Amino acid sequence: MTLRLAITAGEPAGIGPDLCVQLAQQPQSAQLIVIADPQLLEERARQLDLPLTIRLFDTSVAPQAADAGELWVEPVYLAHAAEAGKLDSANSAYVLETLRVAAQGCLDQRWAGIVTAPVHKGIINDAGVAFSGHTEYFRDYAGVEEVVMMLATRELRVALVTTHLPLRDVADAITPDRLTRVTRILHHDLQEFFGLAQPRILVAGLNPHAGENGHLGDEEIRIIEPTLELLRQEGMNLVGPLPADTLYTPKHLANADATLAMYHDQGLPVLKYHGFGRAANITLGLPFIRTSVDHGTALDLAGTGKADGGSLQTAIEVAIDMASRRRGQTPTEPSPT
Ligand SMILES: NC(=O)c1ccc[n+]([C@@H]2O[C@H](COP(=O)([O-])OP(=O)(O)OC[C@H]3O[C@@H](n4cnc5c(N)ncnc54)[C@H](O)[C@@H]3O)[C@@H](O)[C@H]2O)c1
Ligand SMILES: N[C@H](C(=O)O)[C@H](O)COP(=O)(O)O
Repeated sequence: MTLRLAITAGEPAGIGPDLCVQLAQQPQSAQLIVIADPQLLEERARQLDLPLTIRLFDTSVAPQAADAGELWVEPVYLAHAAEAGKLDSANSAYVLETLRVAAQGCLDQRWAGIVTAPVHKGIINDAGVAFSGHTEYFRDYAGVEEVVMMLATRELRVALVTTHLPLRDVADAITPDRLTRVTRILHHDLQEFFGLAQPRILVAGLNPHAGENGHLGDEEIRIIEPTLELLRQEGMNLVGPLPADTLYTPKHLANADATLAMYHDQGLPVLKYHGFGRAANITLGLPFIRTSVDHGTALDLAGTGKADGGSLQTAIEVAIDMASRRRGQTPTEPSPT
């Protein structure tokens, strides 16, 4: 049966709507339902000079992929007409509503997963809503205690112990409890969704040179090493804590299935240097499948036709693979991640 996935179009002034219109230009193997304002998509298509026919989503019709030039749309309406490149906090409620509709549709089993185009965290906060990212939003909406952000290409997987928080707060957030929860989710989901029976995970230290035997910070000795030791007793194959600067070298990565970085900018610059534009962002630990692009709203490119849709396509392929595995099918093509 054709798989059904929701795609949220993200910040209306950003490149999300452009990427959805570009996506519609090729036939897709799944039924992709874009959650967005149909008029926004039509206007962006005109701006990009691309053909677009909107088909309103109807749950009573069996899942069917759209033809080239068509998009299935579940409408959510903007407060103000959006202008490419110009943020408007009046539209933040619209952006959040697209995420809510997507998440609720998963919980109601209207679709098998969500793929998100980028939102602008700053403008949502400017509208008076505390919002640190999709990852935390979906965690809270689903009512789970912990989720894990993992960005991945075909060659490299980078998961994070902490996500969107100020650097000043990172060390305090690295606790035995959090590290335990995150590592268990990572280990479990690598098995469930990526076909890795015994994943080998490289774990970074927090401090330079993994703390230099306690002379450059003691989180490795007090927290990371003892927690990893307990998790190894559960049967996990964990290596580390390793100095983060040399963890991402071919020698260490050669036999690794994933890496676990302590914080956002310890792991993600490596991943984005290696594979920006062909990586997916995957939220592990949710009761539903959620993948995303590896980039932001790129306001400078919205409406220009210069946005690269490679990451959105990767995120869709990864969601399809994950959904296939959940249905008990092995993907026919090797997963990009
Ligand atoms: N998945 C998400 O929702 C997500 C991911 C990352 C950043 N963001 C948000 O996006 C906003 C802007 O963030 P930023 O400026 O740090 O990063 P950005 O990814 O929007 O832009 C960084 C650079 O990459 C370029 N770029 C980004 N996507 C591109 C694409 N598809 N094709 C070609 N070039 C592309 C941009 O033009 C810019 O030069 C922030 O609010 C940030 O929080 C959202
Ligand atoms: N940390 C992500 C990145 O750098 O690509 C990005 O901010 C998106 O995060 P969410 O999926 O939580 O919005």
